Order: sequence, then structure tokens, then C-alpha cells
Amino acid sequence: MRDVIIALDVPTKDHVTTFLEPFKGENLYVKVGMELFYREGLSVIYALKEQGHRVFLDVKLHDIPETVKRTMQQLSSLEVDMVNVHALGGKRMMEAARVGLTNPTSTLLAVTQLTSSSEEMIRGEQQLAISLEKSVLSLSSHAKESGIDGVVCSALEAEGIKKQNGSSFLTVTPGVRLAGSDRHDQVRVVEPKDAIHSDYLVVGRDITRSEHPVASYRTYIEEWGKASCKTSQ
Ligand SMILES: O=C(O)c1cc(=O)[nH]c(=O)n1[C@@H]1O[C@H](COP(=O)(O)O)[C@@H](O)[C@H]1O
Repeated sequence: MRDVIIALDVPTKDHVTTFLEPFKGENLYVKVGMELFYREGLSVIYALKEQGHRVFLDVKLHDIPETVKRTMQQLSSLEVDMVNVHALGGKRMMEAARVGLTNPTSTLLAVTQLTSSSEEMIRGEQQLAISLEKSVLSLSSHAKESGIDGVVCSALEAEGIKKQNGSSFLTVTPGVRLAGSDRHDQVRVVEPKDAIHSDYLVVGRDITRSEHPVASYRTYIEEWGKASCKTSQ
């Protein structure tokens, strides 16, 4: 645990090859999202695994329970290291995902409230009467009760989630930025040095669009190291 996962949010396998070139010889943890997976399909997963990388397949399933179960059965054969669903699909859907994912080495995560969502958005558009934080905590406990291994959340919520669900319940946190970096469309943003209760950081554009991706990746690891120093104080 405690890995920086690089979100390979690029359109094609060729872009992946070019991006990974300067990382040659390193075994990374990478995330393949919908943009790349819908274009390249299974071959990109096989290629990355063959190169020795760990793969988080980020397809955020959100459908009726039976469809999610059957899709997870298909994904089980891929032997990805992580895969996810939307917790907003409900407990029955998450339980179905758990049943469908038969590969014991794949970690199953549930996305709580997207890190691009704000308090105003969930109250105004989702019409929730509770706070964003309470919603994230409630979705996390539903995920735990459904047999899910952990959640995708903002690092802002990770401490509360750990308190509620135990330290082994994983917190995988996107919406991370170095001080001064562009936040783009992210709202609930945390610097790596403050991501004390995250098990994994998910970082995309700050690394993939950097002029020096390897240096940026290393800076993230170094800065996040300061967070572990805070826990041991
Ligand atoms: O499930 C995810 O990975 C995810 C959930 C979430 O709430 N927020 C979020 O940003 N992500 C993903 O994490 C990555 C963040 O990318 P950057 O904002 O470029 O660092 C993207 O690939 C998103 O799809």
C-alpha cells in the first residue's frame, strides 16, 4: 500500500508508450480510465501487465445489480489489481459487484462523491439534505457493508472514513495537487503532504501533462512522504 497511482488519461496506446518511455525499468501503479479503455480495450491492460505494471481499471460501473455482476464476471479474467463501481448505485449493486468479481487478487473499490463535486452541487443538483461529508461517510459505510474493499474519495474525507470503517478499509484519493498547480475541474483538492490518511494517491494531469513527468512523479512521492512523517509524530 501507499502508492502514487498515475492516471493514464491519454487517448491511445501509442500515447501510453511515449509517456512511459522515460520511466523504463520502473514498475509503476497506473490507472486506465474510460478514455483509453473504450479506445484500446483489453489489449492495453494486457500490455501494461506484461510490462510489470500494476493496473487500476477505472470503469466506475453504475447499473442494475445483474448487469454489474455479469460485467464484473467478464472483468475478473483480466486480473487487474483494482476495479471500481459507483457507490451511488446502491448496496444491492455493490453486493452484486462483489459476487461477480471472482478474481481474489483484484481490489474492489466504490467511488463515493466525485472529487469534482462540491457541497453546492450535491445540495442543488442531487437534492441531498445532508452535507457532502455525511454523504461520503454514508456511502462508505454502505460500501463496507456490501463487502467492498475501500472507497475512492477526497483525501479531505479519508480520516473520517478510516475512523468509521477501520484502518484496513482502503482510501484511494484523487483530487491531489502540488501547491500552486492548476486544479482544473477538481473541487475537493488536497496537497500530497496533507494526505495523511490516504492509502493511495491518484494523480493524472500534474504528472501526465508535466514537461518532466518523472520529476513530477518523484516530487509527489517525496511530498507525500512528509504526510507519513506527520502520522509518526
Ligand atoms: O475513480 C477515480 O479514479 C476518480 C474519482 C473521483 O472522484 N475523482 C477523480 O478525479 N477520479 C479520477 O482520478 C483522475 C484524476 O486526474 P487529475 O485530476 O488529472 O489528477 C482522473 O482519471 C479521474 O477520472
